Amino acid sequence: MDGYLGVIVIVAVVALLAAGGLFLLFRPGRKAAPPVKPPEAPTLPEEKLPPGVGEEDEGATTTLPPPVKPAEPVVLPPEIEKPPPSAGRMVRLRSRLARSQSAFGRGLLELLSRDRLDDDVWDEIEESLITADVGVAPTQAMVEELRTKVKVLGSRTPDEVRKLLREQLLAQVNPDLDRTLHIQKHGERPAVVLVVGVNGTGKTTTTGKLARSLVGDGKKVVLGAADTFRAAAADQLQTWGDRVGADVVRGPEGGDPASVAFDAVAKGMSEKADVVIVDTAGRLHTKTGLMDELGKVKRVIEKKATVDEVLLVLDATTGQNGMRQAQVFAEVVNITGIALTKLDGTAKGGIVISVQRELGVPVKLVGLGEGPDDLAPFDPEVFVDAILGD
Ligand SMILES: Nc1nc2c(ncn2[C@@H]2O[C@H](COP(=O)(O)OP(=O)(O)OP(=O)(O)O)[C@@H](O)[C@H]2O)c(=O)[nH]1
Repeated sequence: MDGYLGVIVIVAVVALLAAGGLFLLFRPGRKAAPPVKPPEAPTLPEEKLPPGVGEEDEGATTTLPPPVKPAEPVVLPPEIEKPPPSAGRMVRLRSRLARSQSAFGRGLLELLSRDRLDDDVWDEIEESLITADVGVAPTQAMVEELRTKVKVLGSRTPDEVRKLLREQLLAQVNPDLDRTLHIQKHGERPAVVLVVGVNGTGKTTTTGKLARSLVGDGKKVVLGAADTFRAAAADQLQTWGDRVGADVVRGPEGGDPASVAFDAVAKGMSEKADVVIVDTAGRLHTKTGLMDELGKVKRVIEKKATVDEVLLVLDATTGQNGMRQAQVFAEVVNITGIALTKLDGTAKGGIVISVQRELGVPVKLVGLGEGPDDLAPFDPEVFVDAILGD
């Protein structure tokens, strides 16, 4: 009996303990088990810092390295170029002329070398000269002279024909014309060159090239961007000026060209420049408009200086159209010289002869390419020899 009682007591004790355990386990408000602690990151061996950095001395604050300032971009002044002098440029550029003009010369030499020069051949010679833009009157004069000389010669060697043609072409180009640019200073006062012509003829480019060539000849140049109708023209001129260290005076877009011209001359005087070159706007809107504009520019310059050279820029590739434009300018302003551009891009080199004859003004400069130094003082003999392709 006692054995049974003992078993009953043990079972009762076990049941009580189990009930207590269950209560403890499920009692209300029991907190969830704490999250599992992530494993600690492995510690790296301590980095050795330079002395003084990161050390915490008593009473001292942490010294951080000064922030590194990004380096300022270095703006170098534009490099000033040293252009070559203008002398001998036409000889250097002769191959360009020969390339564009020699077909015309070769054609003439071939025709004049024929055994029999009948009327048909003379007509062909005449046509060839007209096609090269020599102009009607100079063509007739040349053909007449050639006919007489050929008759005197009788049979002709190739050298004789060449000599004959050279003489005739040279006579028409007229080597005796004074082609010097009027760019001499007047005491302290700079010379003033006014550049006129229709936009698109290469006027601004020619102004820039001329400035370059004068700098190459040792002159101090100031440029006036009086073509205020075309903002790009002033920018273009600025670039030309910057390259050779010539000051460029410009005004607001659409501003008064005469005022820019005046300021340019004033700058030229204060800077003791040798030459001031003023690029004008050549809007052929109406003849009176053009006359007013260029007349005012000239008058205003003359309050301070004299206009020594008025250069008309003419595009050789525009033929008779270009000639008509030239005539309008000649009626409006007293042109003293012609800058004939793009002569490398046309076989119509005869325009040298016709434009001089029509306007009574010498070709002083020729453009023979797009490069910055492709503007040359005009040399009649080099020109004729390039045509004849010697
Ligand atoms: N092949 C050749 N190109 C030339 C010559 N002169 C100027 N040019 C080029 O002709 C292009 C057109 O020039 P234009 O349209 O007349 O421009 P621009 O020189 O600003 O003239 P404007 O309009 O009068 O200010 C440019 O790329 C020039 O470099 C030249 O003698 N030969």
